[in-house]
Amino acid sequence: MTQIRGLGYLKVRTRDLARWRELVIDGLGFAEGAGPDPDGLYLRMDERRSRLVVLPGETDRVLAVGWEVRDQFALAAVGRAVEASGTAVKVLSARESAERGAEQVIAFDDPAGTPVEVFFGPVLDHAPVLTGMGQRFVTGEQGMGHVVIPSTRADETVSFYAEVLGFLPRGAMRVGGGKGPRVRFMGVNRRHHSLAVCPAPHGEEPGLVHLMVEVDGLDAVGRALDNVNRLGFSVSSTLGRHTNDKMISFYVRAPGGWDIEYGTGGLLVDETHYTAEEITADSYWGHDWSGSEPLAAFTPRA
Ligand SMILES: Cc1ccc(O)c(O)c1CC[C@@H]1C(=O)CC[C@]2(C)C(=O)CC[C@@H]12
Ligand SMILES: [Fe+2]
Repeated sequence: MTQIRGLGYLKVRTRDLARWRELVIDGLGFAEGAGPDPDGLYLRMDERRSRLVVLPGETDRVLAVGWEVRDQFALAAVGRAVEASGTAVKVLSARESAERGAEQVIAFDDPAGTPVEVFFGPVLDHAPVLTGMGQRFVTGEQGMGHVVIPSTRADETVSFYAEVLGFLPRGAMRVGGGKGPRVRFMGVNRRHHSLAVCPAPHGEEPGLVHLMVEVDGLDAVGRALDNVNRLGFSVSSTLGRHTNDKMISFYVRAPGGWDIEYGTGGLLVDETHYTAEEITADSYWGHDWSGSEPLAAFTPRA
């Protein structure tokens, strides 16, 4: 049994905070919150102080993928498991943890080089969450959404999440027209996947393939799609319906070279019956990727 309850937060750095703000607030209807860095962008989806943090800087990179555990005892157990696997764990100070809106945070890198944080005791903000389209983000017991991470060592990365952190395999799909390596989906709650590991050819600065957030209706997805088109963002994939988690979503390119997937209607997995299946198409319909700009994680730097 995993100690991890869900994806808790994501923190990124960008060279173009203004464009990020347009994307997530004007386009996708996140609610603006506040946090310790007066220049930072703190995005609310629910009663948490913030779920998505975007900080200004000289490079575009992922600063932390934050996973939530139940309490201090679960956090200690995760820390021991990661240490026992031979991965160095940093216990953040009370000040650093408070900056992240948690009572206690530990940090380490996964085998893909992703900066991972595990935390308990998220700080709440009880002010109403005024989203841009009046939509509700689907979080709660399903966590904030899912992330897909690129890895030059995909098998090792999957083993780490499964055997050290206790993530459950939730199926796979072969890329490259069904002949290439497998993207592997993994879950920690009833959301079909909270994490996927995508084989990548190059080891670049910590990046993502995408972050997925879910909303409570198709109208919000359609309105967000209208918004990002009107604002001139590159739509990496058209609207479509996935075969594994049954979600209807589109993908939009964020500054930094990876996507935000925005969807609705995700499947709720029942673990008493679930077995990990291999899908042979990413979607029943739609999800035309032909207009997608290359992902930063798949593009070697000059
Ligand atoms: C196949 C699939 C099921 C559920 C998801 O939430 C989901 O994001 C995907 C797509 C995974 C994957 C990706 O994100 C990067 C680009 C990929 C490799 C493709 O070109 C097809 C499948 C895509
Ligand atoms: Fe996804």
